[in-house]
Amino acid sequence: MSSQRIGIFDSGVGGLTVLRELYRQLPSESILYFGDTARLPYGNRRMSEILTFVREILTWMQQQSVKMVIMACNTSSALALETVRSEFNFPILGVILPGARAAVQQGRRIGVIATPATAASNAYRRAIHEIDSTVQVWQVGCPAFVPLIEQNRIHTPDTYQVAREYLAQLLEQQIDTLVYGCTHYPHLAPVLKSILPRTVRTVDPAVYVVRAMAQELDLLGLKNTSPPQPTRFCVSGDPHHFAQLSVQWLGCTPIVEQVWLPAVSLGPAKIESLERE
Ligand SMILES: N[C@H](CCC(=O)O)C(=O)O
Repeated sequence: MSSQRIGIFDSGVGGLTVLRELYRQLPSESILYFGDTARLPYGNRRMSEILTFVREILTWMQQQSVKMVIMACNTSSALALETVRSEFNFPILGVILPGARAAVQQGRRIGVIATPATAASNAYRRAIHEIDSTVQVWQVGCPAFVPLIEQNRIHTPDTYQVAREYLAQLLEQQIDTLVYGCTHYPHLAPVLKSILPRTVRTVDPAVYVVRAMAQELDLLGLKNTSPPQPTRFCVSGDPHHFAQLSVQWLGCTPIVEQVWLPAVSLGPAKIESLERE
């Protein structure tokens, strides 16, 4: 039993799709949400930058005494999870493996829409093929989506237009399953579903990472049994913008704090290895 918070983070409002699942599946947990809005989008950045950002966020979350963390960000899960997992003394879950497992259970021709960094990392293809190497996978980087969502331009003709272009590449391959390989994209579900044929099933990894977290909490005896505290929302950028944008998904205006992350000093060996990338 533990009343400590679960930490979840993303570059911006994408993590709210994971938060929604936490509310649904684990309603008695208290949550700390962090959006690195001063530095979004993450999806065009280099691995060394993402690693530094993730280390700063996790160091800050450790200072806030979280009991477990979900990287509610595919880009961080693809580029940084394996490296940072052993650096912290709390369990850290990423979204890619749970998403890949769910996709393999649903289809044999799998399309993944993701940020350019996640698509280029090949993380989904690798994870899917580790489970079943006979499944076919196509990954498409969608650089326009996150800025459109963060600017609250979801239901605009521009968004429909770019969505049609990105999905065309996958529909040509006759996919039967589409993975939302970026936590922002379930916010676009009405747009995407209006373009996809009914036969294509969608996978939202948020559902499955929260399921995995529920099991882990159980296993470690860390479930919260006392009444949960209100979610604490923190961002690195403008708290008002985040609050206004989030209302549509939260159903209420959140209280949002701006916080400053601790600078993480890297040892010489680490700097050297990052420079080699
Ligand atoms: N929502 C994040 C980050 C998107 C971005 O900032 O580019 C992801 O799942 O990849």
